[in-house]
Amino acid sequence: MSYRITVLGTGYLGATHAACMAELGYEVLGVDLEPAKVASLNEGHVPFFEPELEPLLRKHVESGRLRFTTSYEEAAEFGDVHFLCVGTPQRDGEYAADMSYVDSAVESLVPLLTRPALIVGKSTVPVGTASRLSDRIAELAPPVSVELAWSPEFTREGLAVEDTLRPNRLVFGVRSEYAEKLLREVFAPVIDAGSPVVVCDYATAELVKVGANSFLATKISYINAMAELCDTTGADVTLLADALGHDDRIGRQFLNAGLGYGGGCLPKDLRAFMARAGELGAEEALTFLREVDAINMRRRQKVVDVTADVLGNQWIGKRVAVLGAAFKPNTDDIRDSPALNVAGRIHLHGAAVSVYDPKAMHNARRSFPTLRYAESVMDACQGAHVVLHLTAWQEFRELDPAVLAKTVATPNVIDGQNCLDRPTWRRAGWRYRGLGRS
Ligand SMILES: NC(=O)C1=CN([C@@H]2O[C@H](COP(=O)(O)OP(=O)(O)OC[C@H]3O[C@@H](n4cnc5c(N)ncnc54)[C@H](O)[C@@H]3O)[C@@H](O)[C@H]2O)C=CC1
Ligand SMILES: O=C(O)[C@H]1O[C@H](OP(=O)(O)OP(=O)(O)OC[C@H]2O[C@@H](n3ccc(=O)[nH]c3=O)[C@H](O)[C@@H]2O)[C@H](O)[C@@H](O)[C@@H]1O
Repeated sequence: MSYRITVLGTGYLGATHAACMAELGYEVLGVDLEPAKVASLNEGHVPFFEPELEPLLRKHVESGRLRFTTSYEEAAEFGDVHFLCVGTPQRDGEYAADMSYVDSAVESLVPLLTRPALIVGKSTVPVGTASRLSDRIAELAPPVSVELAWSPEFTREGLAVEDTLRPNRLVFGVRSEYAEKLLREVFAPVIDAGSPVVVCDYATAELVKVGANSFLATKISYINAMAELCDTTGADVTLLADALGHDDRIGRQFLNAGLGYGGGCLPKDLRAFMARAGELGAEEALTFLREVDAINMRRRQKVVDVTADVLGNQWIGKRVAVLGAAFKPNTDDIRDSPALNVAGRIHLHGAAVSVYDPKAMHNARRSFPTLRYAESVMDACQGAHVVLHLTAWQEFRELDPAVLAKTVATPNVIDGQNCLDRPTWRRAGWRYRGLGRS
């Protein structure tokens, strides 16, 4: 059966989801409140960097299968299935998630519906949200049957197209067989290709999502706690992670110690989860996540401390090259970027900081306008007293340290991602410092 699909909110998640739904063969209408974003997407141009997305989006915009609008009237008239992909950022000065975008999308859509519809939540939300929204939909009393399902999204930025088309699982939080059947039909090409489906209630679906992100964050903080011990004992955290990871029950993924996690999801989801547990009177169950967060935030200060040590505790008159601004490689996303956080702290100490990133310069300039931005790695490193490797882009991993050594004032490198080839850098004359591997 061919459904017409809308995607409400066309940021990192929604734009990718819209293009991938078109790839699965559906007619898709993306809705966003930002006219400039909508105009750009309608021209086949993705207003952010996500590998593989732009050609896919352009193909379907050109074929007429995919278009974008700012109009909820159009969306209500067009869609059978409406995917909610708006943001749920951390509220200013609080741990809890800001639910105003999700609420407003539902309030805008539901009263306008004139054809039966399934609304499918994909945004990451506090447990209990789907139930609350379902009640609200009933209160809004649309003239047609409108149901809600919750199907959280697990895509990673940088791999979003692959993850959306071939997810490692689909989770359908539903209240009726009708909703399950419809979702199974919509995702039939994905299910037929082998992705497993977990069908459950709303609360379980919501908890799977925050549970997954909290688990990943915990794994990273665990190895970073080990890095702290490695620093005090002279052990090597990378070898430790390799050895731990050989145990299939543990696994090597997400055991890379370094600067810690950042981004638009892990940090805020962990905090929103703790806030929600508190509201539910279950705060105690998640107190360990406070420590996960605290370990993670210590990583940023650790890099500043190691830099101070390398510079002999002299900031004034010192040049610091920062390689990386994105929160991780293969994205231009700088939300809660550990690299920019470190760059900002060092700048405040009075050193001259020069930042370079292959894709995130535009976003970084907008959010941290007082930092200096370089045109290239060489430009950033010109006359530097220390080079900080803070985002693990392939371009940085492939640098020739012998060439770079000729550009800097003093060959000091701090590998915040523990992935430069230490022997090669040392052979080229660099004083190399990793994190948890001295
Ligand atoms: N970025 C990612 O890879 C993933 C994100 N998520 C979750 O998906 C949600 C969205 O995240 P991102 O796409 O990263 O955020 P984003 O900030 O990039 O995109 C949100 C979009 O929603 C639009 N918007 C806000 N209110 C709207 C409304 N009432 N109607 C229509 N559009 C509206 C904004 O203009 C923006 O374009 C969050 O809950 C996030 O936690 C989940 C998995 C992966
Ligand atoms: O909810 C979300 O939005 C998404 O959040 C994360 O995806 P993402 O934020 O794109 O990035 P990750 O690849 O998970 O990396 C997160 C952070 O952890 C860091 N990290 C990752 C792995 C590791 O071993 N060590 C480590 O420090 C990365 O550098 C990055 O800063 C999850 O991996 C996705 O499954 C989820 O859908």
